[in-house]
Amino acid sequence: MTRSGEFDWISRHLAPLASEDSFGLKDDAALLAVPAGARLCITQDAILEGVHFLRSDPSETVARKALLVNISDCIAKGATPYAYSLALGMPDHWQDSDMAAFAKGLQQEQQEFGLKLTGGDTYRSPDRLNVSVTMLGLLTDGTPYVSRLGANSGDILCVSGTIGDAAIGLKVALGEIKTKHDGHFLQAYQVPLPPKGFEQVTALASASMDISDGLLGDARKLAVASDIAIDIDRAAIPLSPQTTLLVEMDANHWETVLSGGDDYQCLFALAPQKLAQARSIAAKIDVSFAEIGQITEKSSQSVSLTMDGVPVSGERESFSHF
Ligand SMILES: Nc1ncnc2c1ncn2[C@@H]1O[C@H](COP(=O)(O)OP(=O)(O)OP(=O)(O)O)[C@@H](O)[C@H]1O
Ligand SMILES: Cc1ncc(C[n+]2csc(CCOP(=O)(O)O)c2C)c(N)n1
Ligand SMILES: [Mg+2]
Repeated sequence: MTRSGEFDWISRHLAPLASEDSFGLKDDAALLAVPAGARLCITQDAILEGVHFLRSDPSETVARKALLVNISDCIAKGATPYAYSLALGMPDHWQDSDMAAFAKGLQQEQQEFGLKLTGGDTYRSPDRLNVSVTMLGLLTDGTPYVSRLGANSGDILCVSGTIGDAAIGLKVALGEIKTKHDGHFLQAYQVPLPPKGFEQVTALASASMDISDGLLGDARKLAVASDIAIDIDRAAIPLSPQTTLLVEMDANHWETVLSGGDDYQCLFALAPQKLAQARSIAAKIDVSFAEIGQITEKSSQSVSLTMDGVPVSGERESFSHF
């Protein structure tokens, strides 16, 4: 296998993915037009080999994951993923086939979410692949931006999709556990699928965020940011059939499910009077969400996060880099 240079990589693999606003990636920057009255939501998440994905993960799924972890942020904020720029630290061990597979992964999610590539940067990262994406989400005229700061007492805590599959998938990938559904879990880890179109639902929320570090830890972040108390009903947490089977066999897996992270689903607070509308939109776009907890005013007695009425201990409730 041969290895082409940086400019060949850009012109062969990236230029076909770029929009007309990017001058075929032959210029220094891009000029992005936005519909009149629209606002842009800007988010950035980077993924690094050995930290967010494994060297054994295919280049194609790494590219998809780099986009998906940013797409989930846009969706959680009520914004429609629109365009992105890509900073890629390319490792010395990459071959042409890796470049082609990576570009194919980008193309797949671009097509799925109607995204355009505006440009980026490519540099040498001798030992390991490093991918950073800055994503712009479009908030059309009148669409609110939904922060994590606005949850109110009386809101219902909700979560989209299912929780825990990706964190179990990491354990499978590391050979720490063996399950009957290894393929399902590995897929959830390598290609976490945020709820497509769900920005129409999160736009109704009083607060919203994506779950990257783990359900409990991220619920606490939401509680702290909104200065409210959250009680989670563990039995209401939506699990896939595969995860349900696993925790039934061994309840120790709950810890991974609740605090392992990598879910990239939306965690949001909904006023009860918005529930029917949210349910109707979710049904139309065929995305599920579950009501998993109550939000109450914080008092001097209450702590910010409980599960089934019991305070959640701060340690091991979420992934932490440091
Ligand atoms: N290096 C940085 N420079 C500027 N702002 C940063 C930097 N790192 C994080 N932030 C900002 O801090 C806030 C929290 O970011 P953080 O990455 O901790 O959370 P997150 O993106 O919600 O979670 P995750 O990264 O797990 O998806 C965001 O507003 C982010 O833009
Ligand atoms: C090899 C490997 N080890 C551990 C993990 C778990 N992990 C890493 S970062 C992160 C939170 C989101 O990242 P960030 O906060 O940087 O956006 C999680 C849950 C993984 N995905 N791959
Ligand atoms: Mg981040």
